[in-house]
Amino acid sequence: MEIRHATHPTQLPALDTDQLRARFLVEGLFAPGEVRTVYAHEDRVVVGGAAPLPGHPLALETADPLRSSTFLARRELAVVVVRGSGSVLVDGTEHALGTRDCLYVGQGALDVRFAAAEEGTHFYLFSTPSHASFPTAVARFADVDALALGEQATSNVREIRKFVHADGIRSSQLVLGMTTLAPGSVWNTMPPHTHDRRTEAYLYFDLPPEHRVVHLMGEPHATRNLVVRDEEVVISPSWSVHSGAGTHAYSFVWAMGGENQAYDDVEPVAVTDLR
Ligand SMILES: O=C(O)C(=O)C[C@H](O)C(=O)CO
Ligand SMILES: [Zn+2]
Repeated sequence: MEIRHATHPTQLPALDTDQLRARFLVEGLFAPGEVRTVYAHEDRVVVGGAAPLPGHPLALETADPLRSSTFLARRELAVVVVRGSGSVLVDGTEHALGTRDCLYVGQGALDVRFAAAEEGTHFYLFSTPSHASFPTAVARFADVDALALGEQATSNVREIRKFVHADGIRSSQLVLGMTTLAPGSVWNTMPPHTHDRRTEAYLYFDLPPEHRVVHLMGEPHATRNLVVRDEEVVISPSWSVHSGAGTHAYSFVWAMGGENQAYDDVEPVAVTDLR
């Protein structure tokens, strides 16, 4: 488990490109036959990737930084299949998942295993601290209502689906959903926002290998950018905008942890105030 320490916004101007990427961009999460995790001190969120080989399930092991006998002793978890299909076994119960389906696993589950039904299956993991146990539940991409947002004139036609939230799968603090850009649209989250009470992580996926997303981060008056590849994560502290433009359409899993679960508790930023 890799550790990322928290960053004060006044530190940002002094960071060069490599230092900025080392703090906020997570690369190489999906390695065949491995579970990889990164612990960010911002709201203590953990992002991870599990890439089991067919016939060789992988267990979610605890890690020394958690100081707990199981990964979920004091945490909750959401799993999204971003490539392929497979199943997640939670204390012996199998949950079959297709591409873009989501499984929520509540605090206290003892044994979590990821099994691939096909070559190249990738499970994205997002976990937050939890102080109450909620039932394990599945949200299927096809069954979740899509909220249509954006316009062709501003190149941001997209659909937002909320999987784990106050009116969907219940959790202690974790909130998670997925946004899918229409072909020809490139911008997400523009106009942007910050949310002082939550940290957010974006996992970009379904981006062809020869394309990139230019992700804007930083305080609204002093933005920086990260050039992001397919299946990489950007961690956004509460003070940071999080918005991107791709050289191609893409999808992303957005996930948050923090003080509240109110999706619309945001500080909107006018495009004209960005610098
Ligand atoms: O495209 C968008 O706009 C988003 O998906 C925004 C995210 O849902 C978000 O940032 C939630 O805080
Ligand atoms: Zn946000």
